[in-house]
Amino acid sequence: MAGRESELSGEQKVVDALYDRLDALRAQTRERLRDVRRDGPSGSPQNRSERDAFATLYEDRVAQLEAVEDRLAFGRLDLRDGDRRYVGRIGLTDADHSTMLTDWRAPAAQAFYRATAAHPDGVVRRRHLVTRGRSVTGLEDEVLDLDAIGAGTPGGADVAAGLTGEGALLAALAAGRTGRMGDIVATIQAEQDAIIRSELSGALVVQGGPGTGKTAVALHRAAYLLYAHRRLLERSGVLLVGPSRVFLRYIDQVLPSLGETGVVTTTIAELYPRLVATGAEDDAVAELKGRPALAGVVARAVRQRQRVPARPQEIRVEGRTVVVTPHDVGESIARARRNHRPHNLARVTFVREMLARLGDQYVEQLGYPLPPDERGEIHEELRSHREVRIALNLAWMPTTPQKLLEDLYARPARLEAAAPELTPAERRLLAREPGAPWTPADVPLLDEAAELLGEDDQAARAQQRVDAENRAAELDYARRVLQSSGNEGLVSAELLADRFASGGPRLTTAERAAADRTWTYAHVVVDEAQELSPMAWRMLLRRVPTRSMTIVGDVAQTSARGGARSWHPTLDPVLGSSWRLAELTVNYRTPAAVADAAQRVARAAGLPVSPLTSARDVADSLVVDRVHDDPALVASAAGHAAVALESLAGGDGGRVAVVAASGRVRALRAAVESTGVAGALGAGPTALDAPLTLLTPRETKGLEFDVVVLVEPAEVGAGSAGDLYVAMTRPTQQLRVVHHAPLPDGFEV
Ligand SMILES: Nc1ncnc2c1ncn2[C@@H]1O[C@H](COP(=O)(O)OP(=O)(O)OP(=O)(O)O)[C@@H](O)[C@H]1O
Repeated sequence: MAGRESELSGEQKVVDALYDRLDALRAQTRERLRDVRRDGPSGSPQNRSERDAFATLYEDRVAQLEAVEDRLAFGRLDLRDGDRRYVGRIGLTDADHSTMLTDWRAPAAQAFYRATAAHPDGVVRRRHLVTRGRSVTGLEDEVLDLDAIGAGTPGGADVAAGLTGEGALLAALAAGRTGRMGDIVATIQAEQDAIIRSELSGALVVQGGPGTGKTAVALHRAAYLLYAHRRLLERSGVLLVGPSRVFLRYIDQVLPSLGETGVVTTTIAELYPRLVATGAEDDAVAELKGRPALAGVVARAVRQRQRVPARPQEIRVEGRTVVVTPHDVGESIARARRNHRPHNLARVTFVREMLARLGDQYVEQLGYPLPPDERGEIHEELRSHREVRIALNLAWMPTTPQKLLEDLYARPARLEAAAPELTPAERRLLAREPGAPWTPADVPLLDEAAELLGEDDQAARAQQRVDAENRAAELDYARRVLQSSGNEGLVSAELLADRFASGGPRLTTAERAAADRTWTYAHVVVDEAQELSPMAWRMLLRRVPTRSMTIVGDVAQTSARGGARSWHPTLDPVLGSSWRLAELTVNYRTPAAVADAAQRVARAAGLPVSPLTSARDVADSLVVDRVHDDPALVASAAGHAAVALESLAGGDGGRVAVVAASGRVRALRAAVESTGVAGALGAGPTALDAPLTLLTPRETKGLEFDVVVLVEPAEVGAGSAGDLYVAMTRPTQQLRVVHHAPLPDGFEV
């Protein structure tokens, strides 16, 4: 024991020194920030933008240093060569530039996650530091090389089979949930680490059963990639796509706790800038809109806005007659199409061509040759002539994505012409009044249309040319500023140049990216990727031409009718053979008894269930309560929620979810509100902050709770077997099942 005490106090000294250094850096950065701000808004514009850039730089650094307070250091590696290396949230060096703490993402920290007794990688001992606040409260050692360390070394312990830092891991898994996901940086397991550090290029697909850490791994990978490839990723940014706003809020603390704040997070429904897709529709309609054939339908709808008239049209212009002929229109359309530009932009070519032809007719009637510089005036005359304008518009109608889609849904004849491959019944499914709210499944179709229609980007392109010329000068200047101010390494010259360049309120890369439909990201992370329709994949891939992606999901948990049941048929058409698969197999969330029951039910329903081994079991984790009739279900579920809340309140708190098919939610809410736990019930986007939440199975996707009360599983499973699998695998401590109908096949052994 004395040995352990002295080990603890030795580690406390190290940790104290690390926090002292952190405090000193914070004070230093704040002071620099104060100095910059004190200078006030004077000086030349150049000086001002330089000062703003440094202010932002210091603000970001202060925020990063604040974010790493909790568990600043969590590991130690004792190396064969006698070196000792501390691993933590960020890298720290002392005043002499010697390393005090190694960033968990640095190559020097990799052994902390990967070394095993079979492959010690130069490590003789791995130590997990357990801290509370700034105090070291425990140590856990794994001796990887007994020969090197010598028998009888204090603190020596067995290497846990398979799991790294088992004590620290199990403590993390058993902790009460807060409604927000935490980082796993202290206990990343070897199979997860291999995925986190996998190379940047290409698409990496991570398939794994529920609770295998896919979301955690995807977020840590984003942080790792930003660290390892900062120059490349910082400028174009990283996009993270999740299934819902509630989910994005659930995970939104993980990246900041890893020192990263610049990732753009969104859902497919929000990926089209300035459009809010809040409409709801049947699964069947959403599935239809997600089919790959819809790309062809949109393309045809666009082409049908380019129309050759059936008859010639005579138009009187300034006492002369010009004729808009089918032949001229046909040739002008063909010519405009040849330059392969989007519809609204190619229209410029079409109009120019038609004006030239109509101009020729006009000049011929003059009876004398016209000097070339006067031709322009005639073209202008024709262009501004009302009837000519109408005729040209009818032949090549400029339009917006919204208008195109609205017309397609509202006009059966248009839809039939554009979508002959759909059956009349399918086309009827798409019918909708103009002005109806957009739905999430409309978003990829609008994006498809925007791509084919294009915006009038002449002004934007002129601006781009000017920007490109200024850019080289700015970069050069930023490099020199960084060198002379000793800030090299804190920020890239590219980023600083961006900040110098942007006048007015500064937009971050994330903000600029989120506002621009044509923005392309350096890396895209997709969570719950099994839900994406083929059309959603097309939209997403437009955002990442390099195909550098992390795609995580579980094809057994698919809810969407048009979602993936297997990765090959989903990804091969959009990614070809350029993707690689990694699998996660250990379930860190759900107690073994619950996970086993969920897997049996999923298999009985024919779902493509991945192999899953549970990291732990919990006593009494599965409670089944059969009620005597259907109306008793809601009252009983409310009672179970109350019991669960009470038992969690006796411990270190936690979260309870009541999960039921959507038809029961209203009655359940009333039942809960009539009990003593009504005050615990949350609602809306911040529902997870409250101790108790009421959700449909689909809404629980990606989330987790200490206790889940599941109402009538057979009913949930009849809606979607994937939804039932999701709902059953949400609890970290206990699943309470309340049912009247027979339990689904496979539930009982
Ligand atoms: N190495 C780890 N150390 C500590 N906790 C972990 C580890 N890996 C995963 N977890 C925890 O396990 C739980 C499940 O992780 P996560 O939500 O990432 O799984 P998932 O595979 O995305 O699940 P699902 O597919 O069911 O949504 C989380 O609480 C996560 O923090």
